[in-house]
Amino acid sequence: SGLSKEERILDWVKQHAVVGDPQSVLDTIDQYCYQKEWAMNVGDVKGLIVDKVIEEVKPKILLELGTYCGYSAVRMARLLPPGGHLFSIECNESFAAIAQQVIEVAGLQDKISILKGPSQEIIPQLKKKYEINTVDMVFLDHWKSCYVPDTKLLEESGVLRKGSVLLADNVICPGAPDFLEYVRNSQRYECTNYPATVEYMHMNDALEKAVFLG
Ligand SMILES: O=C(NCCCOCn1ccc2cnccc21)c1cc(-c2ccc(F)cc2)cc(O)c1O
Ligand SMILES: [Mg+2]
Repeated sequence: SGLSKEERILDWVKQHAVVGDPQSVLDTIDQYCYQKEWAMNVGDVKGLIVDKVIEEVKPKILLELGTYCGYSAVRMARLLPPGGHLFSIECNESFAAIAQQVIEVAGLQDKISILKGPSQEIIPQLKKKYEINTVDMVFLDHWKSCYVPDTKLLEESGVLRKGSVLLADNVICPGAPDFLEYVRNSQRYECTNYPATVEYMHMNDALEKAVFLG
């Protein structure tokens, strides 16, 4: 009974963030998760690494696997160039509904589309149903066991182009060892590891960047 943790986060954002100010939405969620309840947003420490990769890649078409409360969607979309768009896939209906509202507080609803459903179903639809040709960058942050099958699906669906950048959260904790093995042993990816910490904690984690070579 009562509100879910995600609903409590949304209420905190509605009460404390500045409408139309994405940075204040990020700061408000980080403050809540440091002071009140842990939640699996990419967070401020790994978020700075995500910011740097976005500023380097300057993606126009971004795909995110795992929306959750919309923190990383706001984080990335706030840095998109004019005309840039983020498509974020979320299988959990209540998370998607909360994320939509967080994104609206940030004022980024025109730059972000939440696609509801399992990635395995949606990825094959990206070209025809969502009129996506290829994506410039993919942020992987959903079930860690899905990183490898979905990377293969992205390759097979023709959604990746030479230079498309995969950026994967949590490759250390909870861990995605098969993903690290897959991209690091493949001739088709150029990999970089970014050591960091688990959001709002002192445990080790890392992001892995894997550039598709075509
Ligand atoms: O579990 C995590 N994320 C995944 C959410 C479900 O995603 C499911 N999901 C979302 C779209 C989607 C589309 N298709 C299929 C599944 C799909 C996750 C977990 C931790 C974590 C770290 C330490 C702990 F002690 C405990 C947990 C940290 C993170 O940063 C995470 O991202
Ligand atoms: Mg994560």
